[in-house]
Amino acid sequence: MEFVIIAVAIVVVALLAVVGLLVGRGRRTTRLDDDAAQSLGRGTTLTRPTDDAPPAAPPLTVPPLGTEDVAVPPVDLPPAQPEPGLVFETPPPSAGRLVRLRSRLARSQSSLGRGLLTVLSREKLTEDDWEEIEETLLAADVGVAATTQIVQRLRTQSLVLATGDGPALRELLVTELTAVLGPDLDRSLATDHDLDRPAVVLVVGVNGAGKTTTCGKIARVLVGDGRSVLLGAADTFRAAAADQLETWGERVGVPTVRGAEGGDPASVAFEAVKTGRAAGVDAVLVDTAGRLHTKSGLMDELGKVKRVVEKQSPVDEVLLVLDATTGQNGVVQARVFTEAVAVTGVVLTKLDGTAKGGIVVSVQRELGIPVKLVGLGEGADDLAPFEPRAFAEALVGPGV
Ligand SMILES: Nc1nc2c(ncn2[C@@H]2O[C@H](COP(=O)(O)OP(=O)(O)OP(=O)(O)O)[C@@H](O)[C@H]2O)c(=O)[nH]1
Repeated sequence: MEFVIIAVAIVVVALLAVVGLLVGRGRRTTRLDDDAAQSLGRGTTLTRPTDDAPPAAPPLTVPPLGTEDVAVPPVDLPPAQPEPGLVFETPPPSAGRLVRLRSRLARSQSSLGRGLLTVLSREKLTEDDWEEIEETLLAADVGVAATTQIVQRLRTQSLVLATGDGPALRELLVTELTAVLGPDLDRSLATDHDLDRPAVVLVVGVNGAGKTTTCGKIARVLVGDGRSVLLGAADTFRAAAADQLETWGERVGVPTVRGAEGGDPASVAFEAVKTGRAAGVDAVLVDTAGRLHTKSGLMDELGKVKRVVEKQSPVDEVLLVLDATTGQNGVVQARVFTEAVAVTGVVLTKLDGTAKGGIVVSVQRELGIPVKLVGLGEGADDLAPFEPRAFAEALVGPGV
């Protein structure tokens, strides 16, 4: 009997132990959830996967740099996939774009052209009139040296013109503005030439200048001109920037190489150029993160991106994107960027949003770098090659 009682007691103790263990486990799980809930406020992500949660997408990463390995096996690059139900767009070719966008430019700059023509057509120009002309040019950010040149030449030439001759005065003004816009500068893009490898373009500038948009627009211009393109999203600071670039590419069937958020931008740029070479595309456009020209560490990083890419291929073009609405500060930015990387051309964006179209003159004069493209709106095809004469025509407008 005693034996039976001891056996029953052992079974009861064992059962209690098992129940205790199970209850304890359940509590730990609950505490984990509580911790997770609390930790959300502290920015930690401690979540329990549920059966119905979609599997996490594998991170898109670019493998570590293998800069010594520059042999490029050929790859067959699949075009970017458009969103379901969408077909690739066929952008218009670049030729004649500035003429098509002229009305937009003329609208934003009308005060400059109209102001100058109104004064010039006065019966007899006094010193005050010439001062007014000077002020109008300076207010449009043409810069002191170019303003002086324009005014001097206008003074000499207007003497031989009969005042009131509107069309002749207009022509005179267009000619003088064209002269200060550097009509002889080489504004061709590296992507215009046929190379036996992809033309490599690096797009740089401060935050929000319009780099990603410009990359997307250039890709469209090239596709419209029948060229094959690959995009490199070396802006690894902002995942949204890479998404934005990829979307631009998807619309016209251009693939994008991107890296993990916070990854090494030089590595992504290198990989993009390597992939582009292997696929035999005509151009690789590399978008970089916006950086303040005052942060030397970020400027050094830009130099590194270029040097690393150069282990794979020469960089044919470094385009500095400047927001025209920032006025003379754009010139200051540009100077610092040119010290970090050899800038070969300027893209002046948002000219549709400022009356200071003369900034084109200041940028070119002070930096000796040609403005190659101008952004005239947020629309996909609102980017045009810069043509001095067409630009001057738009600045002056149709005449008074
Ligand atoms: N009106 C106008 N807006 C423009 C033009 N170019 C770009 N933008 C706008 O400027 C804003 C910034 O453009 P992004 O391309 O994102 O600039 P970003 O330099 O890549 O920015 P970060 O990556 O943050 O440095 C967007 O809203 C664009 O639509 C232009 O020519 N005209």
